[in-house]
Amino acid sequence: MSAEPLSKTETEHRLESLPGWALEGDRITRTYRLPSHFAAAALTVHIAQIQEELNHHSDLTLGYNTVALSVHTHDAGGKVTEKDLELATRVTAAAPAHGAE
Ligand SMILES: C[C@H](O)[C@H](O)[C@H]1CNC2=NC(N)=NC(=O)C2=N1
Repeated sequence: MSAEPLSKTETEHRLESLPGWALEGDRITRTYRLPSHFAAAALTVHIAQIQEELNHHSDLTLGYNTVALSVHTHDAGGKVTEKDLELATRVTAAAPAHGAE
């Protein structure tokens, strides 16, 4: 998968298909709200599994009942690449089963 930086325009266009995700500076971000702290912790572990599978890792923050992700590609100078969008796509698919909004 390409680790070439994507333009701001292209990134914003691709995020239209990823509800709740946003471009903040050179990172894509998303905060999920969960029905409980334990559900948030479980989603965090699931995301960690996905990140290990992809070998692509976000800054992942567990709150009381929230999980926040912030990610860009270090190997591309801290810019957004297809790898970040792939991670966002996988997490977007996994989150609803945890009761995430
Ligand atoms: C050596 C290892 O494959 C690399 O450091 C991987 C690990 N996880 C990563 N995560 C992110 N967000 N960007 C990277 O460039 C990256 N590279």
